[in-house]
Amino acid sequence: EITKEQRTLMKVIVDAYSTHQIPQDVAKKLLQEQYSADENFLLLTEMATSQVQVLVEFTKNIPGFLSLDREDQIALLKGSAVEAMFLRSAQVFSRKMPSGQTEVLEERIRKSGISEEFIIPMFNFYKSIVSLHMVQEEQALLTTITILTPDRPYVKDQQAVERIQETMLELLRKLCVLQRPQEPQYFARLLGRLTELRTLSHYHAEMLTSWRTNDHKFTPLLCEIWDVQ
Ligand SMILES: O=C(O)c1ccc2nc(N3C[C@H]4CCC[C@@H](C3)[C@@H]4OCc3c(-c4c(Cl)cccc4Cl)noc3C3CC3)sc2c1
Repeated sequence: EITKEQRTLMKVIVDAYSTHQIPQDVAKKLLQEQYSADENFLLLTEMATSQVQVLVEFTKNIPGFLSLDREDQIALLKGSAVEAMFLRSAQVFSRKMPSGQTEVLEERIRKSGISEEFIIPMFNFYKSIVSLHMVQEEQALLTTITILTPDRPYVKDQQAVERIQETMLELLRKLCVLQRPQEPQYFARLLGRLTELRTLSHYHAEMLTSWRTNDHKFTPLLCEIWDVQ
């Protein structure tokens, strides 16, 4: 059964998740700006930068995160940013935007200088997330669990991270059992997505390198979070 404090924890996380979103004027640009590989890259850069800011604000609201060692907080954010952004943007593909933003976003990603070998696993992942039909509680918790992965590079006190992550895993497990009594494997399937995210994270590092060799510029925030330039 879900305890009272688990319900409170759930509410804090879901409220933070729904509060911190990409500003609509940024998201709307998807539909407005010109189409060219360079324009698409610039727009994706702007959106990724905005998404990182949203991610940092969300992370600060995860109960217990701010009590971690400061350097570990940075290490967790840097290590999970790409994965959290994949999860977050997967929701865009899940909710079939009325204004066709989904198709436009897909088109701009496909035409932004990313090589086909990364595009295929990327959109397979998006499809696999959409097919899970996650509710917002599951999306918010799965993103939280990804951020609180103890074995990111340079994390010193992995135990402290593990303790918070375990609380979130237990809550997500209970939620899955309650939401989908007829699908006992659903919780395991959600966690399986996190494994796929790690693979995408490696592909992403190569995407960055290939963009850089084609002299693409990133914003200071993206350079900092992804250790580029
Ligand atoms: O809430 C909405 O309405 C909404 C609409 C569109 C939208 N697009 C979003 N994106 C677009 C892009 C794809 C998903 C993650 C990033 C944010 C953004 O990342 C682009 C990106 C990525 C990236 C890609 Cl292409 C796919 C998945 C994850 C990442 Cl980080 N890597 O580098 C870059 C920049 C070019 C430097 S969030 C969002 C919210």
